[in-house]
Amino acid sequence: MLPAHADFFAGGAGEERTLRANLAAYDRLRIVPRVLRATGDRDLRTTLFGAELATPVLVAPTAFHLLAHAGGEAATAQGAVAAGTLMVVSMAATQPVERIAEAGGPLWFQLYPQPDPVFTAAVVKRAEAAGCRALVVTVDSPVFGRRDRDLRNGFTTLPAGLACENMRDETGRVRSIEMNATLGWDRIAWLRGVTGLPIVLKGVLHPADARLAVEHGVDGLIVSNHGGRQLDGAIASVDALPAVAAAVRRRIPVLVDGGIRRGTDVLVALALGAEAVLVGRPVLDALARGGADAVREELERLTAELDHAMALAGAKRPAELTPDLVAVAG
Ligand SMILES: Cc1cc2nc3c(=O)[nH]c(=O)nc-3n(C[C@H](O)[C@H](O)[C@H](O)COP(=O)(O)O)c2cc1C
Ligand SMILES: CCCCCCCCCCC(=O)C(=O)O
Repeated sequence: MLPAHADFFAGGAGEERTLRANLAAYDRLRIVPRVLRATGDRDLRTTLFGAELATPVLVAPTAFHLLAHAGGEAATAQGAVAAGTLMVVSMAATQPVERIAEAGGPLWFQLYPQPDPVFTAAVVKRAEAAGCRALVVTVDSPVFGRRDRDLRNGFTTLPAGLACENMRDETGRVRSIEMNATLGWDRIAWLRGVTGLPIVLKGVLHPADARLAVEHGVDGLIVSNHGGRQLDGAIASVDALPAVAAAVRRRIPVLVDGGIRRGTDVLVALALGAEAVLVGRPVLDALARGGADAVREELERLTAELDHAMALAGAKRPAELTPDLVAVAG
């Protein structure tokens, strides 16, 4: 992979404080295991919006998979399906959603609502028609993050032949993805009128926004700081999770992403109130290393580690993971 592309995948915004904080937060949190819980075999099955998954570890939406591997997003989706989970297709995918959907498993579609509502609605309808089962609306990006590595590398365009294939309009032209600083809650209500799919907001960190999301009829939340790629200095996502979960009070599913690298991290996130987690860079690294098979192996590794950690912590099912199982290291 070209160094500039590797930097795009690995990097974060500014000083990369939030990127590091996402990882450091899991280093600080310790598991307080229960004993004599007779868990037997663990049961990691997780149901989200009607899709039964083998694991609570999902694939986060990430851009430009053809920069990582010739199989592109379709290979990532194949790996996710083989691991019994689902992938969230990025609006910045480099293959058409219809091609990615050929993998056959459940997919969700991630949307940056565009200033042009007619085009935005057309993208949503296209994702629906391709079989996507939920719409993940990214709300942490009113403007694009300042990513110092990309600025240094001058990474501003995709190589010839690659494009955001789901940004093609009815004339066949590929539109640029525009970040949209005019978005407000009214646009979520508007989206509700466009689609019957569950709407999941990605990028919520403040409990007041979580409460507003529930009041606006949103169906799910992803606690996320975009993997440290947007607001540098933002709170680590797992540190924001308990307050968001408390505000939501189980009325809608809460998911979390950012910095999850081991099954024990998944356990901590589930214990602090997440129903599932998403992983970004670990999947991209696997894709670059070995395509669909490596993506499957990576997701299976995280799931096997979670299973093992649950046995040692005394939990048979994710629902048995509760906040009392987590302590902050002294
Ligand atoms: C290379 C890259 C591209 C990303 N592209 C998108 C995107 O298109 N849409 C989006 O909502 N989030 C995007 N994200 C953020 C991820 O969905 C996710 O929030 C983040 O990667 C989680 O952190 P992790 O990489 O530590 O697992 C991207 C992240 C990376 C690393
Ligand atoms: C090739 C130059 C970059 C053009 C930006 C398009 C938007 C992609 C957004 C992907 C994303 O969310 C991310 O974190 O990166």
